[in-house]
Amino acid sequence: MAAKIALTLVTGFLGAGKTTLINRLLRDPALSDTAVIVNEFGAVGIDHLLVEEASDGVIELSDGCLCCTVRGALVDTLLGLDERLSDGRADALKRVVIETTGLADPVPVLQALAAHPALAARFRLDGVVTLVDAVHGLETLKAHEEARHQVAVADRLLLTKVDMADAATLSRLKAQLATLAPGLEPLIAAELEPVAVIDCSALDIGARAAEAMRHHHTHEHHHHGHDHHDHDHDHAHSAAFDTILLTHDRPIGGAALEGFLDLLRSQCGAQILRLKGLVELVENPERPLVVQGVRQVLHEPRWLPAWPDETRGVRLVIIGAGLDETYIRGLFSAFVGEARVDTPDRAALEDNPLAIAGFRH
Ligand SMILES: Nc1nc2c(ncn2[C@@H]2O[C@H](COP(=O)(O)OP(=O)(O)OP(=O)(O)O)[C@@H](O)[C@H]2O)c(=O)[nH]1
Repeated sequence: MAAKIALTLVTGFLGAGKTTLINRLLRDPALSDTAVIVNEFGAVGIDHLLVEEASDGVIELSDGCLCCTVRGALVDTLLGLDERLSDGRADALKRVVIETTGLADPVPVLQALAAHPALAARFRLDGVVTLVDAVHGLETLKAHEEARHQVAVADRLLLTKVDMADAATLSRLKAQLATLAPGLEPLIAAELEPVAVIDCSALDIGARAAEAMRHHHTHEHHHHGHDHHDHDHDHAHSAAFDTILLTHDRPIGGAALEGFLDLLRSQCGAQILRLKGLVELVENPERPLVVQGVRQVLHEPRWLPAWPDETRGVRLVIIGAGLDETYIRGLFSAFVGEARVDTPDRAALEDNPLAIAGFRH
């Protein structure tokens, strides 16, 4: 079977520089096997006029915002693309880049992409590239939850308009980004080769996980008692998301992984913005399994050809708002077989996860 087509979501608030980036991608000969789907908002398709070479490989989705009304249209477009590929009516594609509207929350878009079985069979999520305007970014992040979600779920953070921002604003913005997406180093969009922007998901997981853990230790006090519900936009820390890193230094069985992910999704799915990880499975320890999820849905796991570094075992990063860390850590321990005082074992959890008194608090 043909290799799956990689999907990259390009997000960023209004005016962040998405179209500028996409134009650079389209001009790069190294990306001639890439199609771009542009989602325009409103009746007038301004975006597609701005995307140069629009006739080749640019597909428009109009009349609505990708995260609301056009999710179905996106799914249909991707399926249509796949049909044309199967018929031999389109050249073989390696990648699809989807530009969301500035107001789009990427979380429901990722959900829609993951939840469709036919899409999952032909496409794989590469990752989320989020652009942040260095001049207006701070203001935007403070005012709009969608913008904070865009940063929290990013695999790549790209700063635009750095040439227009003063040093103080830039360093305040970087501090805010480090709170929203710990461990994710923001890169300067203008300095990158377009090809470096994509293919971003799997290899960064290890680095991000390690950084998230360091951040967690340094900022541990922030995780106690702050308002997880994120209503108070004036308070800097209220904008933070929870990042939980789960590690295990040995391979785990496929059934244990499945059991853990099933319970995690059913119990905590509403709070999970994104879940990513590399897993060493007992059944195939030579290759890492990449796991990605959003809310209650999992993207189809896939095998990487080789381990990116020396680290083996399990590294899972869970990003969310209002996550119950004690519960999640207890659940993970139960499935990977680490006995912990006062937590039920895996057999009890699988029998009836809800009936265990005192476990879910
Ligand atoms: N100086 C400077 N200007 C930039 C940079 N990136 C983008 N711009 C400018 O910012 C403006 C908005 O850029 P777009 O690429 O249209 O932004 P967008 O995210 O597609 O905007 P929407 O479609 O409204 O969401 C344009 O005038 C760009 O030329 C940058 O790195 N530096």
